Amino acid sequence: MILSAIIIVGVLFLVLNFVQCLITLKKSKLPALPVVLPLLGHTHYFIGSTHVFFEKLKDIAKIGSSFGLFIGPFFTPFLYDLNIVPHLIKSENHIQKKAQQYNFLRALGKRQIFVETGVPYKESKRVLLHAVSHANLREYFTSFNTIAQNFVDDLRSKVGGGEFNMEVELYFCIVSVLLDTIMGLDATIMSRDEIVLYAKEFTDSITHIFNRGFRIWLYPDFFYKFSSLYKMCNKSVAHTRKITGKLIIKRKQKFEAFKRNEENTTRTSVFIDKYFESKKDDGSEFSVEDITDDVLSLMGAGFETTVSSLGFIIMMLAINQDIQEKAFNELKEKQKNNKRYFTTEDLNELPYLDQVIQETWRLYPPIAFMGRQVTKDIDLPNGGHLKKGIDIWFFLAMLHRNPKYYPEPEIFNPDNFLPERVKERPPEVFMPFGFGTRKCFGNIFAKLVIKTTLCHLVTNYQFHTTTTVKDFRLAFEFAMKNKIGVPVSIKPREKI
Ligand code: HEM
Repeated sequence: MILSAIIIVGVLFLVLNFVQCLITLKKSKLPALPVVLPLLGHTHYFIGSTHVFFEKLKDIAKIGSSFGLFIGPFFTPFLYDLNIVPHLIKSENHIQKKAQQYNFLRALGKRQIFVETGVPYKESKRVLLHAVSHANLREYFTSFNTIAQNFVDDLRSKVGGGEFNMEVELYFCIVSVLLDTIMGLDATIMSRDEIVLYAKEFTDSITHIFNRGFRIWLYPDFFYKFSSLYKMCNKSVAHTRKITGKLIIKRKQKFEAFKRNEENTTRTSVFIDKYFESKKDDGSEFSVEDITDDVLSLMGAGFETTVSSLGFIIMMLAINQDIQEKAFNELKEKQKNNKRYFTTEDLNELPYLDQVIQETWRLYPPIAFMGRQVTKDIDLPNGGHLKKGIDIWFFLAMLHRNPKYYPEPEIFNPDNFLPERVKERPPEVFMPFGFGTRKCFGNIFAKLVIKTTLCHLVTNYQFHTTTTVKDFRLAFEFAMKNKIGVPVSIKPREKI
């Protein structure tokens, strides 16, 4: 009797939910794929890897306008056309909250900048904006240059050895830059092997968190806590937090000794010093736990995105030898190919390299989708209506392929970023760092790290690959990935 009642209530719930979703879809006036299953939605279309998911979404997007999908029972518009996106960006205050899947990032720690709103967000943002302000960015250049130079030296062992996957070296380079600039990497705490392990545990944590997003049945915390994914994720996060906490305590001791003039240091400042100098809104100090949360948010936001960018840029240079030569010649002409230290002024004189970076972000935006929650009903220019409570996803990879503004959208062409071409376009067709108040605030920092690293790599080596763009296996994970890695061979450049 009780069982029958539970089954009847369950079925009724499913039917109601299904009908409600269909009504929401109809009201949005967005096209949707056929065959929506109760509870499963369109999930059956995407069975397979993250590569399959990305390719299928790109295929669906060929219909040329934004569309709706059911992720499980949740109606979710994917938006990428200029009839709708600029309108939503203007209504930004109705979509300030992040999509529900972002909450899974809280597995890294309670306070996650990416997801947070209200006081904790404002406190962290205030400190971090100071850390990445123009005045402070110069302080990190020694780190960018030293680590990139070490990277170049380490690569010498690969010369003449044929093609290898450069992804591993890129991970090591970028985790070192981030650990050093964010926390003042302390060689007495971390050896090279420990840095590699830290990077691995951290990326494992992110992968586990991301994988939860693909398992709709693990969305409720109750079920998730019984899963093996939860256990694996906790293990990786615990390791990462332990090392992060140790580095923070060590840096704090150094910072205090420095303030008391007990320690001489040539190192002016790192990101987390700003936490030691600041107070929270209630006047209390930031605890090691608070700072650990923020450091992991920054690592989450900055690590894979920067590795992804550099990986795709190197592949683009290796595939397009003429473009690589042009970038090299620009460095040579400006007499910068025998340098071991690049300054902000040097970087400003390399417009072609900038174009190469931007064109790579156009085709391979490290964040291919951005999710928001609708917090107030929105009327759309197509006469449709988005209901409060649903999640929407901006499909950046498709916004960047608008054929009206990029006549050959799939072709890598840095001339798309000549200043006169950029002026002709609406800003929404290129926004690798997002938009509005929740735009990436590590963007200038990221550009400088990437550009400095490239200057060192391009002046020292010529990159080759036997791979073509057709071999790429793009996957939507936390950051855009190429499942084939970064298969290149390198040849040293002669210095003039
Ligand atoms: C090429 C590298 C990077 C790209 C393409 C990138 C892109 C983005 C995008 C698209 C967002 C918005 C995501 C969303 O709202 O859904 C974002 C947010 C953010 N990024 Fe980046 N990012 C990069 C590197 C970095 C770095 C190096 C840092 C810091 C060291 C950083 C810190 C952040 C933070 C804290 C947020 C959250 C901002 C907020 O919600 O208010 N990012 N990033």
